[in-house]
Amino acid sequence: MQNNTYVLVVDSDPLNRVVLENTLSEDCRIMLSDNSTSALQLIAKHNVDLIITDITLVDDLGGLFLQRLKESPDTYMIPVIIISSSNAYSDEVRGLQMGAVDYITKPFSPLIVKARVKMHLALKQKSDLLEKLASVDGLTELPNRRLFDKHFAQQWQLCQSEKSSLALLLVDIDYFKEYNDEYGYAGGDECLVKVAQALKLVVEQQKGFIARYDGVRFGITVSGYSAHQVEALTTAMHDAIDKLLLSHQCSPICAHVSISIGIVYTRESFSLGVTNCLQQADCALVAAHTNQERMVMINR
Ligand SMILES: Nc1nc2c(ncn2[C@@H]2O[C@H](COP(=O)(O)OP(=O)(O)OP(=O)(O)O)[C@@H](O)[C@H]2O)c(=O)[nH]1
Repeated sequence: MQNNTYVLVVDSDPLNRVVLENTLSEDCRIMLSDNSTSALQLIAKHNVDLIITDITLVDDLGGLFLQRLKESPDTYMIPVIIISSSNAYSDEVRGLQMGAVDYITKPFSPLIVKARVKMHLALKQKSDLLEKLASVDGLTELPNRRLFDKHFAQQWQLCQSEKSSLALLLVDIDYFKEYNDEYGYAGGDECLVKVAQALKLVVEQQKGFIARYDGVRFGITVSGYSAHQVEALTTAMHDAIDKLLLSHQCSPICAHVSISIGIVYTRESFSLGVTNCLQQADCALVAAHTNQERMVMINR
């Protein structure tokens, strides 16, 4: 276990908090809380790897705490160990059914708690790694389509509820089939990585999110931007690709590798839905490419 592993102990009994802190502090960093409200605040602020809670499941507060953790996409992966004074079989079953990974009864043996925490932290590390591998594109190391879809759906809901603007950009590398034919598939891969890195730099400077959408297309989202700011972002993206000066002898439109961008800019009118928005961005991209415009934006 590493010292940058954080365990949150939520226990109303000060003595139990001290015992748990002393038991675990050799192996990981400990945060303490005596109630579920302050625990949720700590979880929102810090990267918590595991939670140990005594919150009794017979009262609604404990159940609600666990339910909120398991319902949120940000916290559902955090393993929760319940340490309870109730040794009733039904409470243990309920706790595990609600998503706790383990149930320990009081009085507890510090050595057993230590061993179980160590085991669950090791499992968490493995599941974090799997989650990362399942979300990253192997070639460009950008988030993959799976993560993009998840992120875009979340952003859509957030911007809708906060009445904020959301721009979806689809970016395609022009005439890439011809690029592969001319420079070989390995040369194409190299080009794809360079374009991905250049776009990532620009997009992340602007606090946007970029992923490899499919093939040689990238999906980008930025929220809270004016249409003018989105336009400025596309100019910066084109400039970044132009600066790479990647020769493309077979492109009918440019001596260097170039990109086309299709955009759907949504402001308050979110009735379109995520799937239709992606389809419209695709249409905008096709129009940009066909008409040899550097970008086409659909305003909604
Ligand atoms: N090297 C390489 N090529 C890829 C990869 N993924 C997709 N491609 C190729 O990228 C090309 C993309 O083709 P399209 O986007 O359909 O067409 P295009 O040639 O870019 O033409 P336009 O869309 O008209 O600009 C195809 O030939 C794919 O085989 C990859 O990971 N590496």
